[in-house]
Amino acid sequence: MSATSTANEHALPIASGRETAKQVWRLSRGHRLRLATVAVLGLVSTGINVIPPVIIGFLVDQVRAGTADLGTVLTVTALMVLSAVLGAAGTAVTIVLATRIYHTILAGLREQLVSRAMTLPQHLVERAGTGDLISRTSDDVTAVVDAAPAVIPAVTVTAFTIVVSLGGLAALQWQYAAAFVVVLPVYVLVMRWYLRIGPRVYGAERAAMSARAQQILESQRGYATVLGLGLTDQRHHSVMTASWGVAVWTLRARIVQAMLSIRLNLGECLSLATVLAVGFFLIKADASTVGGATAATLLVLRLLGPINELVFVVDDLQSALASLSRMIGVATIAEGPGEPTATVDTDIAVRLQDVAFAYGDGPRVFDNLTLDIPVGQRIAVVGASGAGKTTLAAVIAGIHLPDAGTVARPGRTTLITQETHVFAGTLRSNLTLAAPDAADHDIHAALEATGAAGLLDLLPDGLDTMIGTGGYPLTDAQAQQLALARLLLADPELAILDEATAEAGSTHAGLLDRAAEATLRGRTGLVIAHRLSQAATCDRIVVMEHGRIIETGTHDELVAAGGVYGGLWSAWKAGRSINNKVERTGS
Ligand SMILES: Nc1ncnc2c1ncn2[C@@H]1O[C@H](COP(=O)(O)OP(=O)(O)OP(=O)(O)O)[C@@H](O)[C@H]1O
Repeated sequence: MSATSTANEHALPIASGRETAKQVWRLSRGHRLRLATVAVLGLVSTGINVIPPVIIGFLVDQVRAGTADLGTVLTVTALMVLSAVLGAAGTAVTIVLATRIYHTILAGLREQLVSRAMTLPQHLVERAGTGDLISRTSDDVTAVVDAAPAVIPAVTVTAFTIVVSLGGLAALQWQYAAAFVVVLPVYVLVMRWYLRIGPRVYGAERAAMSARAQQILESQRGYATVLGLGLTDQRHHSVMTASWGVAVWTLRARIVQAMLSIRLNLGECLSLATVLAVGFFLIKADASTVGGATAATLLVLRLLGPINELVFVVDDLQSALASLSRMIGVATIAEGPGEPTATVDTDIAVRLQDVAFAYGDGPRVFDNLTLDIPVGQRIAVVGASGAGKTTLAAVIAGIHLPDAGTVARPGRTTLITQETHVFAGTLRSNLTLAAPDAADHDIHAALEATGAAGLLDLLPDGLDTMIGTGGYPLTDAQAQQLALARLLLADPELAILDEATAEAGSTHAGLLDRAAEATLRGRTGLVIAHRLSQAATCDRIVVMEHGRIIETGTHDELVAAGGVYGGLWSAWKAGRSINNKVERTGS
């Protein structure tokens, strides 16, 4: 996808004008017949709107010739009323239909945007700043939706009015049409000036909004750190600077708008003066009647309204287009070369071949890492802190893309980490997030399997109890059980548990281990094991050290080999017996 760069070199891509037009055209598939209908209806309606100026001109000539009687006036009046009613009704229907098509196309784009945003590799989002993505899925969508009421009528009415009015002027006398065509370049120059300045200013305004969103988000997320380190003033200053950036660019945008008004007034004066002058000379040369000149002037006046309106909403249009290209930029991010592919070998669930990965410009966490996980096997990854276990899990899950090598994994892969989020909503909605069609008995079974069935007795409204922010508070262990039950309902082919049960206190450890065990049953599993007791139950254990796989085998094989795992196991057993003794003494 062609994309233009922005101030932040890592910002998510922005679609070029061509790419935006191509995508919109693609999204309009299925609506093209309706678009053609709108075009025909629009032309007919604006065509009807040309009638009043022409018949006023006719009336002027009749009055001047002294042939106008009451009948003429009544006929002209009736015709004007009829054409006004029909023209207005037709224009209204055109605008409604155009708006509906616009919103349908927009809904398609929004869907595409959200689904791509949800599957974007985390490294892309992190490098660009989460604020960038949030701003595109919120501010930009709002800008595009809010532009509809002003932009759609202006664009549709102006386009049709220019075509039809120029035809009407030419029908009266070609010189009238020529007079207006001569002035049109003034508008073209105004537009060009505006298009040169507008996108830059609006793009900068949006970028400033993204930066502000990022600053606010970081201040909120890191609130505890900010307080702990006494950084309140510094964060406040950062948010203020970012907000000031928005204010400055918003002000610049309004100044550009004011300068636009001045240029438009000039264009209006020129248009009217030119058509009146042409009318004057045509009448003098007996080439036009006063009625003809009146009709031409009224037609030009009628044209000026929509043109001014269009130029005035060009800023909304620009703003919407800037947002649209940012939305399309995200929606059409192609799957990167390093993104995981589906495994082709039916016996192998996960295949890592010569995989290398580094965080940004940092040192490689691993290099040339190769690993196969057969279908249905449960693998435990163990190793000292910093060995690269979490990174490996994230690379297999597709959250981080490898810098080299390939990753193949099943299409339905789920990763659960220690940080499980409880969404604000009912317990049911939290559980069925990844399995919207799950019936209540499936939900009960999942809760039962993960040892969380008792939770239902505690909750006042059972599955309909509100949990998450502002709702019934869940303990960390309950949140973790919920995440495991959610995974069971999602029923993935590959489940990755990254120390998903690590933080549980000793009372909950066994419970969560059993929940994890139930979750992994009957599917391929990868467990980043914190407790070696969990690793011991897996089919195979992979021991990592400094990003390398140094040992692999079953628990018994590795213990018998007396290598690194053997040592870890002895230390773990000794630590556990000491802990048990301490607990017994304490109790
Ligand atoms: N977001 C990050 N940015 C930069 N470096 C990172 C990031 N996360 C991890 N690392 C580094 O990558 C290396 C591997 O870390 P990783 O978390 O994968 O190890 P781990 O074996 O899971 O450790 P732990 O058991 O402590 O979670 C470490 O050197 C770590 O400092």
